[in-house]
Amino acid sequence: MSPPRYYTVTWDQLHRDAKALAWRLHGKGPEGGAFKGIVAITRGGLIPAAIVARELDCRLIESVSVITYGKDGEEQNRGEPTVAKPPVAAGDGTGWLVLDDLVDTGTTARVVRAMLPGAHFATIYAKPAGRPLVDSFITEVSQDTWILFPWDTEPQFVAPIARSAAAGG
Ligand SMILES: O=P(O)(O)OC[C@H]1O[C@H](OP(=O)(O)OP(=O)(O)O)[C@H](O)[C@@H]1O
Ligand SMILES: O=c1[nH]c(=O)c2nc[nH]c2[nH]1
Ligand SMILES: [Mg+2]
Repeated sequence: MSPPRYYTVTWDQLHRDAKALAWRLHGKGPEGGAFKGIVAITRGGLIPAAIVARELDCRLIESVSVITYGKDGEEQNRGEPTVAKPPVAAGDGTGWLVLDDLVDTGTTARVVRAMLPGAHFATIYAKPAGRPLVDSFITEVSQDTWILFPWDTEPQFVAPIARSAAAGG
C-alpha cells in the first residue's frame, strides 16, 4: 500500500537543509572538535555527505552499503537488510560521523549502528519510528509521509486548473 502523503524536496531545499545539518554538527566531533571522517550510507547519504563534508572541511569519506528497499522492483517494498559493503576504514565508528538522507523505520540505521557503535549518526529528515536511532537531524515528517528526493523526481507539465476541472479532475 502506498503512503497517502508526499513531501517534495527540491535541490535548493536539500542544499539548505544539509547546510543546516552541518551547522548543527559543527563542533560535535571528539572533544568538541572535528570528526575523523564521514561514513555515507549509500546511496541516499552520498549527496548529503558531500555537502556536509564541504561545510565541515572533512576530506576523509568512507561508505557503507545497506540494501533494504526495492525488492520485487517496488521502491516501497522492503526485504531483509544486506550489507553489500562494510565501512572498513571507520573501525567501530569512534570519532566518525555517519550520514544518511533520512531515517524511516530505522532498519538501515539499526544495521549501521551495530557496525559503528561509536559514531555520531545524523540524517537530514526523520520519521517518528526511526527518530530515536539518530543523534542529529533537521526536519521531522509524519510516518505516513513519503519523502520525494530531487534525484528521484523531475518537473513536469501540469494542466491549468480550468482545463483539469472541466475534465472532472
Ligand atoms: O529507516 P529505513 O526504513 O531503513 O529507511 C531509510 C533508508 O531508506 C532509504 O534508502 P534505500 O534503502 O531506499 O536505498 P538508497 O539509499 O540506495 O536509495 C534511505 O536513503 C535510507 O537509507
Ligand atoms: O525516497 C524515499 N523516501 C522516503 O520517505 C523513504 N523512506 C524509506 N526510504 C525512502 N526513500
Ligand atoms: Mg538509503
